[in-house]
Amino acid sequence: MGEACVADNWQNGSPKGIVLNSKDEETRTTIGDKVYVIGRTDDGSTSSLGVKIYEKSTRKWVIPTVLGTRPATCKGHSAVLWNEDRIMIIKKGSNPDDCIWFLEVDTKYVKEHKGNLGIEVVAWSKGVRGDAEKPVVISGPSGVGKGTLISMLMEQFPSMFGFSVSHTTRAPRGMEKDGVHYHFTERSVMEKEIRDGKFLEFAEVHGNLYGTSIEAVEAVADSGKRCILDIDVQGARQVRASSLEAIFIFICPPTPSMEKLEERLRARGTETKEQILKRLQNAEPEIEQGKSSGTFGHILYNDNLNECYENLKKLLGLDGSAAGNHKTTLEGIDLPLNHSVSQDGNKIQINSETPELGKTSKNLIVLDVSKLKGGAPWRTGGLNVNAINSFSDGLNGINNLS
Ligand SMILES: Nc1nc2c(ncn2[C@@H]2O[C@H](COP(=O)(O)OP(=O)(O)O)[C@@H](O)[C@H]2O)c(=O)[nH]1
Ligand SMILES: Nc1ncnc2c1ncn2[C@@H]1O[C@H](COP(=O)(O)OP(=O)(O)O)[C@@H](O)[C@H]1O
Repeated sequence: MGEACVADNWQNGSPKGIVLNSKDEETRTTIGDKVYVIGRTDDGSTSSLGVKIYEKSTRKWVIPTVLGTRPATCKGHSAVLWNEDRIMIIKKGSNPDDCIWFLEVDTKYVKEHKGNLGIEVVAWSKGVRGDAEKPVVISGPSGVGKGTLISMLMEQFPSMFGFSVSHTTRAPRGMEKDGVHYHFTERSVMEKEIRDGKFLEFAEVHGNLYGTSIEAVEAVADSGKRCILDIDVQGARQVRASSLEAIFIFICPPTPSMEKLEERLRARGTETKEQILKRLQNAEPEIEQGKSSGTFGHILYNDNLNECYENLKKLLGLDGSAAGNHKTTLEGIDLPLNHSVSQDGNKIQINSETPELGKTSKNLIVLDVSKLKGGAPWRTGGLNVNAINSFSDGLNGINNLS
């Protein structure tokens, strides 16, 4: 991780210094030729922070494609440039789980999307304390038992796991609900959304288009749960190549396998004969790729369902008795409503004062950003927070450290 430097105060001509804005104002952060202006959108109609870019050499404004969920507007914010590739936003008067955000402007994830789209791209990622649990990617041929295993996991640990609801152009099965099992969609609509950079990955599978939207993954992260993705091998490879750090598990049929898969698919009774045939034809190359591509860190054989489920739990560290009480380690950061921000290397200092029993309580929160992890399209974890309180009687300065 490189050195952090503070946002340029463009407005006042000061070369360095953090801009703390009052309501409706903007921060302006210069990186090379570009000035990133973050604040209310020009039309004032949206409830989220907007981004526009001023190119100094061409003297032109560019409105970038913005990936990810945007932070809601707030009573002002500070901007701190970090590692020359992202801008940390510290919001005033926000909830603990909504006060730190990162606008990625030149990270690997953003560069990938810039390459695909050929346009200016930025991406939002919410900042959290601690480490975000790694999402779990599960792949395997049709009928192998992915859906069954995922349902068992979600049933036993409802508060821990959240399912990433994919988009697909295939028709819903009898019991499937739109928005729960899949977002069932038109091909033309999904293709446009893919072009607009709304998907983390997508692939043509068994003659239909499937994909994971960034919003689907973020919805799970927002609920504080660990994300499970049921996607094919091509999709898993794309996720592996992205910045999303995940656990990749390939579920294999028992050997000899094809008969078992056919049996299971027939017994499931959700596909026509032709559809079953297509799935079985695709199964062999899929198993081959799953086992050999190096994408998957773990391979589980689903012969006996309960045994396979136990192995899956073991792999996810859920076989201990404390598993049911497991909580995600993600936490928000409780910042005072009004504060000022300064920076000392890897440490961002947030200062505030509150009157208390005739004295003034001075609060200093130190955010250590030296161990940031993850990033868009997932959370930015690894924020370390230390709070120091002191009291002043107004004459002697700080006199009581706690
Ligand atoms: N790449 C990708 N594959 C997906 C996604 N959602 C589902 N799939 C895969 O598409 C394939 C077909 O899924 P589905 O139609 O539900 O049939 P099933 O596998 O027979 O239950 C499976 O391999 C899924 O893992 C997605 O968002 N992206
Ligand atoms: N180990 C197993 N032994 C026998 N049947 C199984 C096993 N695992 C899953 N099944 C059954 O096989 C069918 C296909 O499983 P499913 O979870 O829908 O597969 P996938 O999601 O991988 O397509 C379902 O009817 C399920 O109940």
